[in-house]
Amino acid sequence: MFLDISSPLVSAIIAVILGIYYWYWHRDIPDGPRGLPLLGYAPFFGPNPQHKFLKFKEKYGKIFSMYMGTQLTIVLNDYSAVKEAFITQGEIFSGRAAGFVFEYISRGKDGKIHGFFLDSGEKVKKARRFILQTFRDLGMGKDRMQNCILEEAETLIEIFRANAGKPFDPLPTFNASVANVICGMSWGRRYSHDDKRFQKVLSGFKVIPDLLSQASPLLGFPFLRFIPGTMKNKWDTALRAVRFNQNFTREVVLEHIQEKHEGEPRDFVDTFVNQQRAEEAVKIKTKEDKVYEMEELQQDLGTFFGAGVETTSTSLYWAILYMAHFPEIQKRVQREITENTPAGFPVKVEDRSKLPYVEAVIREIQRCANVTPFGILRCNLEETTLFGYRIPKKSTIMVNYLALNQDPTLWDEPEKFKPERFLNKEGKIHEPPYFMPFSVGKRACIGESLARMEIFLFSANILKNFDILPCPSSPLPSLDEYTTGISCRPTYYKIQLSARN
Ligand code: HEM
Repeated sequence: MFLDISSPLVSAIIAVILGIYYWYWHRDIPDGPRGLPLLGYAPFFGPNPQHKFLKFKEKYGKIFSMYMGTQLTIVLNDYSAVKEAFITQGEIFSGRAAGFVFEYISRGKDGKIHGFFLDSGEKVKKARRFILQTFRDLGMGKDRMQNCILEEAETLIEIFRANAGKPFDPLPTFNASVANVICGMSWGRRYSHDDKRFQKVLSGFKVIPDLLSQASPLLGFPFLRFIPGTMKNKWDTALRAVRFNQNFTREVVLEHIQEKHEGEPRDFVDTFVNQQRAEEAVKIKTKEDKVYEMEELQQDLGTFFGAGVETTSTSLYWAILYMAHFPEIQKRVQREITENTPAGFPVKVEDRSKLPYVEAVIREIQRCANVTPFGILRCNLEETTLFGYRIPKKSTIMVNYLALNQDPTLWDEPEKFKPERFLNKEGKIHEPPYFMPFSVGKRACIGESLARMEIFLFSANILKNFDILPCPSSPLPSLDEYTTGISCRPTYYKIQLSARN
């Protein structure tokens, strides 16, 4: 006998069962804005959802829930919430919410997901230990990495000098310089900014971030990539760029390995290959624990590019815009550099302790620009509670960093640009724990030291050599104008550079 679902009684029973299931699934989870069935709240995000989320703090408190498509998402909307989740319950919240796009581009030719980025547990711990140790050995904060960045800074300054006195957009130069630092660290090579293949790799960074945006409709609705229109065009273009960049990395890594370098590792690939050989020699690989495989290396290098280029070059792009907007602060930065570093030589890492104001200005730019507005999505590996609310296993976890960076209970006049807030009474750098542009906990940014070093060396050397002026023919965009993708990027602008003696 079949149930007749058109009968009112059967429909009512189904509705009650679904209702009970819905209630049971949602019991005790944080409250939040209602969205649409299947679409969730995503259609209401608007262009800069971080502001909307910040307003929700008044209504829902330090955490709220919403659906992005059909995925339950918990938004941490306050410092204490991030601290509780990422530090106190660090292990539980150490998963990565993969999302359709990241998963798609992380699949190798064998159809499996590779690299540590989307994984969790022992494999991630092992990979992160190896990467952090290798970065340290390669000289994060020491000579080798510094030389690589300073070589790049020299090229950047030549390009800036050639463009002095005319309208100039520094973003393409930042992208090339920052990408070159990652190439140098990864396989020991830098490229001319005009190199055709390198240019093509960089052009990918114009289209890929859009696709990876935490607010991309593709996260909830992967089928949109098949429907002719804007989304399909964006998807096709970005995917072509991803594949080109993956092939480029594959080729250069293979070339590098074929050199069969013996002795001290020169870069990340050398260290990785040595480790791979060592593990093969003692046969300690297990099926679940494959960290030192070629597919893993490819994917990890792709992650360094994906996570390290857009973020760092956007931070530099903001830095120049802030300096053009605040000429008095720019002058004070230049005065500090001139008085404390030898004329005719580049600013170096060793000068950092003599340049606290420069360091404070960089931090204030990071706070105000809020470059990674939602970090990178995480998930909780098991069910848990946060402030008495139930957080079901594998909920997507998003941080609204605007809520930390603009919290008036943490910062005095948070809406103002005041670099001194990062200096203590003795004039030394003071960084409060709620300032976390690189996030915190078990999945915090792995490239933090490298990024800090790059931002310091590039911006201090630019300001040592140039005055940054608004461009008479093209007005500066306001600091409140930006687009939110995976990062917050200012509206494109041009400045005018004037060489200093
Ligand atoms: C100003 C520049 C940068 C900013 C603001 C930034 C910020 C972040 C943030 C917020 C996260 C998410 C962490 C979390 O889930 O809690 C992250 C992750 C990550 N970042 Fe950065 N980052 C920067 C530069 C770099 C650079 C230069 C690299 C180069 C290696 C890098 C590599 C990574 C990687 C690999 C991850 C993922 C770590 C994991 O999944 O365990 N980042 N970054």
